[in-house]
Amino acid sequence: MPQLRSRRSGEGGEGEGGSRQLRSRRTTAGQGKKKGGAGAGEGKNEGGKGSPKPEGRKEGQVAKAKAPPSQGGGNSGKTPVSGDAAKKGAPWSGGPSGKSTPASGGGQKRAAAAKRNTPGAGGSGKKRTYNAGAKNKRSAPGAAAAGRNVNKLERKDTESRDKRNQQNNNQYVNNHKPANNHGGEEEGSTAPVPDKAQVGGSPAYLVEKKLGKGGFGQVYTGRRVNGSESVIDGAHAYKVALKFEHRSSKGCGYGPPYEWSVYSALSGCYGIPRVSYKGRQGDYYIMVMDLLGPSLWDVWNTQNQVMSQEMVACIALESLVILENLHSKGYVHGDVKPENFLLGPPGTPNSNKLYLVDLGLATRWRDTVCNTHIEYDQRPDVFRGTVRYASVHAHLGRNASRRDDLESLAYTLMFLLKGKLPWQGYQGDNKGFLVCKKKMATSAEQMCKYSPPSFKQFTEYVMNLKYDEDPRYSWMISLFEPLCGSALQRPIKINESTLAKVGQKRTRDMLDDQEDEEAPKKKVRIGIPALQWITVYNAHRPMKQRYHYNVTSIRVSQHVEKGNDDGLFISSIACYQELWALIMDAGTGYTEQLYTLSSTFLPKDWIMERWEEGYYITSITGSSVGRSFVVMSKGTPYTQQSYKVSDSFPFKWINKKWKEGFYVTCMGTSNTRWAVVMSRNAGFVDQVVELDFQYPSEGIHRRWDSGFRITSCAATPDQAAFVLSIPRKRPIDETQETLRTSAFPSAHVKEKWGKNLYIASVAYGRTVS
Ligand SMILES: Nc1ncnc2c1ncn2[C@@H]1O[C@H](COP(=O)(O)OP(=O)(O)OP(=O)(O)O)[C@@H](O)[C@H]1O
Repeated sequence: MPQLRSRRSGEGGEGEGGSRQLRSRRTTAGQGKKKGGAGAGEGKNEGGKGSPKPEGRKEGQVAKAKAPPSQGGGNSGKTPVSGDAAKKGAPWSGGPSGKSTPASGGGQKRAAAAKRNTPGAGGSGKKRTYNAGAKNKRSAPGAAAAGRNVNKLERKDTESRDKRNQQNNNQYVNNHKPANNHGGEEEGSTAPVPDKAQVGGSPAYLVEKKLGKGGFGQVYTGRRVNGSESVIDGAHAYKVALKFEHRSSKGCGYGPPYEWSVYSALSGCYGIPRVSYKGRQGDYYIMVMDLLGPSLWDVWNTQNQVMSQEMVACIALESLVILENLHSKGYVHGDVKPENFLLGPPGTPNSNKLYLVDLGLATRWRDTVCNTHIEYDQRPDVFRGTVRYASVHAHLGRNASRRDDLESLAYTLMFLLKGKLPWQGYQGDNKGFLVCKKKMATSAEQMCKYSPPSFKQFTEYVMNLKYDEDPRYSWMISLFEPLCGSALQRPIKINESTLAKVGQKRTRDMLDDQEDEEAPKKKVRIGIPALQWITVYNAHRPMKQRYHYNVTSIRVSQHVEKGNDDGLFISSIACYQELWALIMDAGTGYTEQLYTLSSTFLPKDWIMERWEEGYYITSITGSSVGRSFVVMSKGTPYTQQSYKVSDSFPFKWINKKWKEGFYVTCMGTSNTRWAVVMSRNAGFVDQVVELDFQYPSEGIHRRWDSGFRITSCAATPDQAAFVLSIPRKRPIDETQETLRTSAFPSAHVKEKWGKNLYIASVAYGRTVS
């Protein structure tokens, strides 16, 4: 899926006249064979016009990029860092434990530019829309202030550990009930509803039987005080449904319920019940709507939790017609599930007609003013919908689009057909995460086993829909039509005229489909999780860069010392099977660097001491058994730093720190734990996060299109996270590529060097579901 974007400047070259490229490639072949007895590998690029030197070749030639001069052993005050760790009795491996392993050149001090660059409060970072109003105050407190804050921030980190479970819980707000406007309705539900209702010029209704209660309100039958029993629907209906919402409920915080505006916008929409009147009476907002019958969940339940294939196929077909109509009005429903599909009232001609209710979570996918698709965004801490039926994108906090309703419909249909979904039964704080993980690990094939092929085709299609892709409703409908039985005996009423129209369109769509078959879409969920190396490459003028992988803890110092002596600093690190990978290069701008290998994730005391000395964390990684490798440097532009270790991706914390002017500057993982480092004066003006249970290809491409570039990445065995930023000062050549490989991509790196693309980030973890 290579992608080429607008051309701007010389690919890999300095100056003008070339290309700005963004590419994302994935290779799974076993490239990059491990070398050497210990399986360690390395590679070097000496910066000579980007032409890589073969491995093992002597270095030192054509070193174009200037590295800070080395002063071997110049400063005895900067003691070997890993020695500190060893002193504290933190032997990170069986090897060098207790031995004072010299870190980064054994306390070498780089003479160049000892003063840290603290540019202060420059560039008011405009935040993402959802941070709107939170202006980034950059206080540029300098080293002393940073030191003071260190303690505070470190204490916070300790506290946050205690709150870990709570945080996990918070990540998925409101597991069972829609999250946005729901909750806090107790006052609404405890206050008695009136005996009689009359609003907005409606006739008077006697409030009778309670039909249901949701997160928003309560629904009752209303019977006209005066009127004819023969009128079954519309403004003069004898019996109606009355939806009461207490004025103090969250949904009514600013006046009438949000849902009212959606009902108004969708007035007359096929399959949406008609609202005849609405208004406020006393403490209640009351909506008078067509009275409907049981929900599909009620039907499934009363039929011994079984539903025939014919019935489910009819439901599929009719739901698709309803959703197509609703989507054509610019809305997505946002909470498609069996409980929200209602049949008409029993004993009436509409008793087997399907309706879709509960528009409280409906949002626009199409902008009202410019008629364009709402912009893509992801906020991993926002969840809207119902855990069991929510799409994976909804779990991950992506803006709702049409594909989400369709994915929820696929889950609804399989639930009705099979009586159970593979992710039922999870409990606890982590429920949302576990359900989403299971959804990602379940292919359409696994989910629809033993069902007619149409269900699998439909499910696979909706799972693969892109954020703004136009769904092919007619093609989907055509999948189910043959399973619906003869027109006269269909268990669900199907609007024949809609079907006829769909039939015409379908012919066109099916032709499109034939064309598509020639180039089948890659399945996003194959049900076989895989972990890979993720490498991110940036264009850079020719410079020295080296990589070392499969490095044991004992060997780290050897590589680091050698690199330091040659003017290189560690720019990124990763861990694979308890062996380290490190990238060293001449392009970091650091003036001094220390590192530690620790038995904890992360070594708080060591970090705090280094903070006091004016170092900032520049790279972190952890091993699956909880060890860590932390690199701290001088010469960064940072003025203040904070980090958080968390059992789940700490997006809430990131969001909070964004508002305080911090940006993510590096991330690392240790098994399923995350560590995120955020710094003030990071040189970014905006930042976003892409988090997924696989490589978030679509999200990254969309962010690239909006001018963001990956600036940090990390992955656990479950999830991969990418932080993308807009730099305050844009580089001339913005080329960025990512690569995913099953082995360390040594051969690829050399190819990239040949194009003046250098590793900017490296991680190992989940990329495939
Ligand atoms: N027009 C109607 N006719 C008959 N019953 C209805 C009607 N509308 C809603 N109901 C019943 O009332 C229940 C609650 O309605 P609804 O889902 O609209 O409320 P809500 O507070 O928005 O719920 P949720 O918490 O799911 O958002 C429904 O599950 C359904 O059983």
